[in-house]
Amino acid sequence: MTRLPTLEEIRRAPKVLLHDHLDGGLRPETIIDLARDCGHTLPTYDPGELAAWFRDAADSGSLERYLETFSHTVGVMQTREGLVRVAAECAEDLADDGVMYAEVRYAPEQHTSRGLSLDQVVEAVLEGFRLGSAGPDGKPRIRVGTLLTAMRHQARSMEIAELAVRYRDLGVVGFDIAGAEAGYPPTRHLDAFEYLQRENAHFTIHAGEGFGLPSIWQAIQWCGADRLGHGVRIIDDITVPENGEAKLGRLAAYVRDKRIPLEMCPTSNLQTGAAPSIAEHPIGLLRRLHFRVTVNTDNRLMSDTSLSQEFAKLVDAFGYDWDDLQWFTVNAMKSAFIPFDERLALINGVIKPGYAQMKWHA
Ligand SMILES: O=c1[nH]cnc2c1ncn2[C@@H]1O[C@H](CO)[C@@H](O)[C@H]1O
Ligand SMILES: [Zn+2]
Repeated sequence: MTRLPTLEEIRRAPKVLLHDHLDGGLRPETIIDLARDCGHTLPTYDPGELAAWFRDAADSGSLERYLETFSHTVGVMQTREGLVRVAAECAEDLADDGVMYAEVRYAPEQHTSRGLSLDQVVEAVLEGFRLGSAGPDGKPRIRVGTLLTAMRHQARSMEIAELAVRYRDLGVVGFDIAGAEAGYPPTRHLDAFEYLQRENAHFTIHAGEGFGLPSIWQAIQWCGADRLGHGVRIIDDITVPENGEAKLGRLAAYVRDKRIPLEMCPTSNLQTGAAPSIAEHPIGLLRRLHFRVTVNTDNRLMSDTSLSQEFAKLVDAFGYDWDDLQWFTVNAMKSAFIPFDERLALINGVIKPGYAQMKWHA
């Protein structure tokens, strides 16, 4: 039997990350520095204790309570300097983990409480990603695209969609909606999605995480989402009889037939109660059934994780080998919001040779 990939090896393999929140991935030391600068009160000022506080508070079993922890990250991301620093460190941390292409999202409307305009917020984050992506030789170590998120309980999605279109040639590659799902169906924001479709723009929607199939159905069939954030509850439309073949309902069949990418975030799903354990996470079944599954971090701080660690947990639970990890990575690259020729160049020029090398050494 061949040896399974180790965490150290996974760190060295080229990886693609489509679902990562900027305000869910701050370094604890940075939160403390920024909180001292702006007078924001934290539960503790010790970096180790603060990291543990975020992980434990997010381990709540409910999406709503999980989201409460963001008041301490969003609270310190209200100035240009703070946003530039957080974005630069995000790009550095992802590159250090071997991520070569990432789409990082955040909600501009949450960063204007100290007077920044939406445009100033977007420009600060783009500048941070530019600075943090550069290696010591000045060449980029990672490519970071931005997704602009609108909060689903608010009413600013049209404004944020227009912002995403305005900055689409400057590093913003798409749009998203996030926040508590139950009670806030995506169709509340239909005008924004219809506008984006008319503009030939790309968007993903958090759906099927804190709420079930109706949310996924609306996201795809009413709103026209290109991808699904999480989408784990799609398994409610699949039955697996003992010793029998899995049977897909019409919605699950549609998602698989149309190759709609699922941005799965295993550890985050355990914390919010969307899945009971990694071993029982729907990703195992969905991968077997050849849905277009991708692996993501969601919030590295709250989940105390990295993309390499998410992969390592899946290797541990499902026995995935380098072919599986390459499959997830190619799926993610195929599903990215950058142009087709650029995705193809990264698949053939970076991912395939990178995994061939990992397999050669295994
Ligand atoms: O898994 C999630 N589901 C829904 N909303 C989320 C999740 N993670 C983060 N956010 C929300 O997205 C905002 C912008 O980044 C965050 O402030 C948080 O409220
Ligand atoms: Zn998310």
